[in-house]
Amino acid sequence: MGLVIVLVILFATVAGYFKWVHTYWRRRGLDGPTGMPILGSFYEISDPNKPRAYFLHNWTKKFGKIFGYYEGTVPVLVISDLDMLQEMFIKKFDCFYARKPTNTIHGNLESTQEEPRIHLFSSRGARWKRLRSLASPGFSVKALKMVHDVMEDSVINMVDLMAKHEDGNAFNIHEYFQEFTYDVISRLAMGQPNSELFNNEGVEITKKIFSRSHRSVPWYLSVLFPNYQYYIKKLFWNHENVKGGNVGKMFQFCEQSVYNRIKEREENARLGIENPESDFMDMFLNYYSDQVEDVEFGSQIEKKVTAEDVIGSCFVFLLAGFDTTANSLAYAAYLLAKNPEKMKLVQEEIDSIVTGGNISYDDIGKMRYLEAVIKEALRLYPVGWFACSRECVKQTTLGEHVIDVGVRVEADVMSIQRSTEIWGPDANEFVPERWINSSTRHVMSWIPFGAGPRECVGKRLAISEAKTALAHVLRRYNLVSGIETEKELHIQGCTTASPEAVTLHIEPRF
Ligand code: HEM
Repeated sequence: MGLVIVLVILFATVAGYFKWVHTYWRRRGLDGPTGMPILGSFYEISDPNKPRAYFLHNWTKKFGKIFGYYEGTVPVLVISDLDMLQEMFIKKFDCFYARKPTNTIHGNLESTQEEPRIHLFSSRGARWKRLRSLASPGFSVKALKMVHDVMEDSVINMVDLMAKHEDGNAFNIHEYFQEFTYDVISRLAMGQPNSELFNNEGVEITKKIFSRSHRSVPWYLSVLFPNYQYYIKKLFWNHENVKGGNVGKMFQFCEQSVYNRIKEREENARLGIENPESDFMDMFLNYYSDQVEDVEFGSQIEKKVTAEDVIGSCFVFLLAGFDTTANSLAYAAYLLAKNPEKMKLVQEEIDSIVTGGNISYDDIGKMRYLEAVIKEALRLYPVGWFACSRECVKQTTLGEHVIDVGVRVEADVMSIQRSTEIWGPDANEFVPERWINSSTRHVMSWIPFGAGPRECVGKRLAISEAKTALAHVLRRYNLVSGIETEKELHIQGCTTASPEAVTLHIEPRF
């Protein structure tokens, strides 16, 4: 009897605690979805078949431009008020320099010692600042001009391989874009020497990382006990839904490439040969050091990287650069096939600029309408919305709301980018023209690459890569929608928003 009473009291205390945790937003005068007991809305938003962006969008319609929900025990604030977002991403960056850890289970994201491979995307504080300052030059115009030939070589191979669909049968063009972006980023970040389109087992492994489900024990534990994530990750590291498939193999490949490159560079230095700077690995290894110690955010940073830093960074470039860009290309291709009159305008622009067989970096820069198409595709289908988030690291305010340390904040990118208030009555339509001679808009009204000092470091590379790919495809083919083409795209994924397939026909232009 005594034991039963103890158990009842224990259960009531635990249940009472979780219930109290879920009153956090109400106590601050904010509305939002109630969710399930204990898990809050985590189960709902971790549906691998429906990106969280769509839940946020629906909740915004119901609760307005600012509301809160619970990811397990963690209170999450969702904002689509542009001024408040500007405050968070830009003006008060010192209070929000950390990104909300949505797609990873990690422990101490600030410490170099405990988790030596925490990369640019997940790192915080001084470590983030150091890695960012080392990575940024790799995405300058000068650097992009340098890698243009590699990128174009992969595009040309992709378009040549597409030729087998000239028979008129419909095919999933998204697969081609995935092969292409994987090829480019493997050549730029992983030390892959040549183009390996449709010959690279890494594509399937990486796709699994993006399609893994978050509905499993380690993820539930990590949202219920966020302070113990480091141990949860250690305990469940081999769990399919934590690692995301055969990721160990990819790390091994990356590790090997980095250590081989270090050896090569040391040998060059010994022989007095200048080391080349041909890819991201070289760019980082110019600052190679055995040991680096990050102290605190705001302190002097040392321009140094360890081998573990380089492995982490190259790997994250692979992840960040592969799926996002392939998805954006797939959405743009879909929209163009559905709007042949807009496709014709892109083709006229390409034909008026390109004279020879190749398309140079400068040619790409002149294609303003094509750029408008890509921006418009990213407006209607923001693929990396999950990353447009922050965690509060110093108590502050946003608008009139006090934000406590540890509160996570997400921008509702979908609601902003499809808002008729911002974009007008045709907000849900594909209108690239709105980008040509566009009137000035609020700086937060288009944020597919995030905003502020932590904005996507690969933005320029992504846009130039997407333009180069579409310019080559559209110079040679019309993209045609047929009966097999999806009426509505089925968009899925717990991290990026990925179309299940984009089924089109190609028709040779000449
Ligand atoms: C269309 C393609 C892409 C989209 C839509 C996209 C989107 C994003 C978004 C929304 C963020 C978060 C920004 C923020 O928090 O303010 C981000 C961060 C990041 N992206 Fe991209 N991205 C794309 C391509 C790339 C490419 C090609 C690379 C690298 C090769 C890359 C590397 C990164 C990295 C390293 C970060 C973390 C930056 C930091 O925390 O300092 N991305 N991206």
